[in-house]
Amino acid sequence: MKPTEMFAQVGSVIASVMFAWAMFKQYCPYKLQEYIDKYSKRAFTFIYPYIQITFNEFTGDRFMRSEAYSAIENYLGSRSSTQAKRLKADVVKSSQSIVLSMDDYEEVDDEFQGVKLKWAAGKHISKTQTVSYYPVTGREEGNEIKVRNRQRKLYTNSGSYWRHVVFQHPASFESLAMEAERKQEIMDDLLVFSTAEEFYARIGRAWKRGYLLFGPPGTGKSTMIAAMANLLNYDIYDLELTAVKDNTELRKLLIDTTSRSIIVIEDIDCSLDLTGQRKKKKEEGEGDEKDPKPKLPKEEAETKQSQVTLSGILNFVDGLWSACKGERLVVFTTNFVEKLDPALIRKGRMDKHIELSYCSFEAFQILAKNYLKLESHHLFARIQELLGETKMTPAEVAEHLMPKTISGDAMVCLESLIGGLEKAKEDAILKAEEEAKEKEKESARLKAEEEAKEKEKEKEKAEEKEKEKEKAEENAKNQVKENGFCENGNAELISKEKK
Ligand SMILES: Nc1ncnc2c1ncn2[C@@H]1O[C@H](COP(=O)(O)OP(=O)(O)OP(=O)(O)O)[C@@H](O)[C@H]1O
Ligand SMILES: [Mg+2]
Repeated sequence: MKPTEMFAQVGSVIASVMFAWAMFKQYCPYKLQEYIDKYSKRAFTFIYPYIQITFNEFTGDRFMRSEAYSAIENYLGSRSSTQAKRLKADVVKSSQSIVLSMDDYEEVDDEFQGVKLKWAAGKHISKTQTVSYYPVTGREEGNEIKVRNRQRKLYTNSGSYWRHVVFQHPASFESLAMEAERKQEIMDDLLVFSTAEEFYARIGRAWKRGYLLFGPPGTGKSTMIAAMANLLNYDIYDLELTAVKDNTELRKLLIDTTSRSIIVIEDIDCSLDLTGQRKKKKEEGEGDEKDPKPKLPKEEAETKQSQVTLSGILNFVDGLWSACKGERLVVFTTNFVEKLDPALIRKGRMDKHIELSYCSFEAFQILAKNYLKLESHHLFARIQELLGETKMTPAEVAEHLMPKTISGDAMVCLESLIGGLEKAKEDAILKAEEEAKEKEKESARLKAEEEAKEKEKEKEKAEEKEKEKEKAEENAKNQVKENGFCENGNAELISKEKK
């Protein structure tokens, strides 16, 4: 047979097989197809000596990126770069390092406890990328590499989903202006927590810890959260409660958070009227007479805002954690700790309460070192004195220490700070005087009001007395008149009888 004839025959055989297969697919009952598929795969395993496990890159109904997939990807990073011919590159950590991973359809050899294995990357028909590989290994190692290399993320909620950007805040505990002892205590607490998986498992508690950061605006609450994330290499989930529709959505969002993360609710006192909700309910029962406006029905009023309730938040802090594997920190911040419901911040929910306050001299020294590279200066003594006499937030102090000239003269900054502190001191004195005056005025006004009321009362009393007197006189007159009439009448009768 000539080669051309042979090719023609082979071609027609292939075409017939394909036609038969297409007809089979079209008309063969679905159940039968399933059986054929199943048994052909089983038959294949007799001649195919490997075990195959597939890890999908995206899992679940919400297409979250699989943690296992990224752990494997990180684990394979170094092996891929030496064995695979085609690699994918990702730039991390502010463009300082490149993470390499193998491209689709590449294979990498590996060995685990004497067992030979192959890692292969491929694309699934459903268009989701998969990594398939034989015996599993190095998950923990992969996680560790991931922690070292990975880009950390800052998540924010929009609807019931999280969106993220790369988290690159430069804050660190070293640069945080705070008393060294307190700073060390917080760092120790965080580090102990992050390595205490076994301890939490042993005592039967979910591996989580709550922090409450409170203090005036500009004292470093948000900065401290960034420093915490940088210290522990955690992601941040910045939860905007006002954008969460209800408790169900809140639950969904929290279940979607990954381990090694800090869940932050900033300004919890303003986020929702969490503190007022219990009181409000009570008032609703009693009926508010003072409010002249007609009340909206409860549901209607709540749909105007978020329906997340205090109990929803409490459940999230307590209950759901046990269902989520991995360590999590939850951090609340507030400017007004006294406004919060005690139930929200009791120990066990918020384990550690950290007050961030006005700038102390020790905190200033850290700022001076960071901003001006100054350990000491003859103006420090004056600054220390002024900081003892007046209140200024670290944010304001930092603003004075920002370079004022191109040469970055430290003296100019320190003088600016001294000027600012002196002004703050004067303002505080003036404010105190004004407040004292206002207080005096108020008490004088109250006294005058009291006196006027007293006078009014006395006047009313006097008028009442006058009225009573008049009434008594009237009564007396009437009495006299009646008596006189009778006497006259009798006299008339007597005179008639005589006649
Ligand atoms: N303790 C601090 N150490 C170093 N820098 C600080 C400190 N406090 C404030 N700053 C500086 O002031 C700026 C504002 O601070 P930050 O946003 O952390 O304050 P905050 O307490 O979160 O305020 P708010 O209550 O308004 O949210 C920061 O960018 C930082 O540069
Ligand atoms: Mg803040």
